[in-house]
Amino acid sequence: MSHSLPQTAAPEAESVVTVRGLVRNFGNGNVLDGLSLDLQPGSFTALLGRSGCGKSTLLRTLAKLDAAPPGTVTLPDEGAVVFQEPRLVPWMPVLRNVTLGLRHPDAEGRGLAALAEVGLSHRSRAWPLTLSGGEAQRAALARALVREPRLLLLDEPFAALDALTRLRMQGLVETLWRAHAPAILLVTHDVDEALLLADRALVMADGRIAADIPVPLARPRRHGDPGFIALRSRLLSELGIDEERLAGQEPQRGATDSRPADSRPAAPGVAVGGYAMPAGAVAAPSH
Ligand SMILES: Nc1ncnc2c1ncn2[C@@H]1O[C@H](COP(=O)(O)OP(=O)(O)OP(=O)(O)O)[C@@H](O)[C@H]1O
Repeated sequence: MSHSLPQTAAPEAESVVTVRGLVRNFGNGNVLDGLSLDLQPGSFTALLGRSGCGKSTLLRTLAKLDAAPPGTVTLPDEGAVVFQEPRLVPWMPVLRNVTLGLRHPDAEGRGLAALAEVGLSHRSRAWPLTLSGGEAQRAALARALVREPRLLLLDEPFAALDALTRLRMQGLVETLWRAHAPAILLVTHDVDEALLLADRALVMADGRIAADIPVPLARPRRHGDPGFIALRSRLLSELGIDEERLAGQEPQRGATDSRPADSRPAAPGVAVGGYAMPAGAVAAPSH
């Protein structure tokens, strides 16, 4: 593993996000320990790492939900975030949820356009509690989209969805990314998801970016392509996953697991193709 890798990407004038030496401590050691990061406009980056390594802590800072020490983080004004749970206000119809807080003379028109883009026009007047899990996440995506963000943060947005809905949502996010070109930072536990969607995969460890791996694969991407397989091996290795043990335990490719993520076997924080890793496939922590 490349723990000695330098912190990620040299600064570029055009970065939409710049983080320098970010430290975050909750009283029990540094969760973020001098982390540095640059994201370029329109880039699609996946962020992986063991459970508890600080991915969501970083994301919360980039979402301006947690304050950062002065001078450590530069962010665009236009940012949006989608979480694992859709976080819709239950007493407001879908369209109102999408336009909530939007200052625009034609907020409703823009909200309807965003709902159309995610295929949810017919549910604009529905109450959030009547939506399916996938519909609710699409509404959350529309709420993010309507703000035309330069930075879109996705914190495991597909993790609670069944396998088929997850695939559809991944396709939708890729389509929206192509159409609107925000810089996307996707936190995921799923190595295949990272490689299907992102052009760059970051692995967090020890409170920093421990590996910064370009994903120069043509789209649409396929699991079986040699380049995909090679990058998958590299990422698993960076994450400390024993691929040989994994090969004996992973479900057959193409099978679907319709159970929600939280009912699958306990995982140490990494999955492949939507499947949680069996604990035995994970090497002893070396971070
Ligand atoms: N508000 C908080 N107060 C105290 N500790 C916190 C707080 N937020 C996060 N932590 C701790 O910081 C560490 C990193 O948490 P974080 O949620 O960022 O990890 P993660 O990589 O996103 O994990 P997972 O993949 O399991 O979601 C954990 O040990 C967590 O308990």
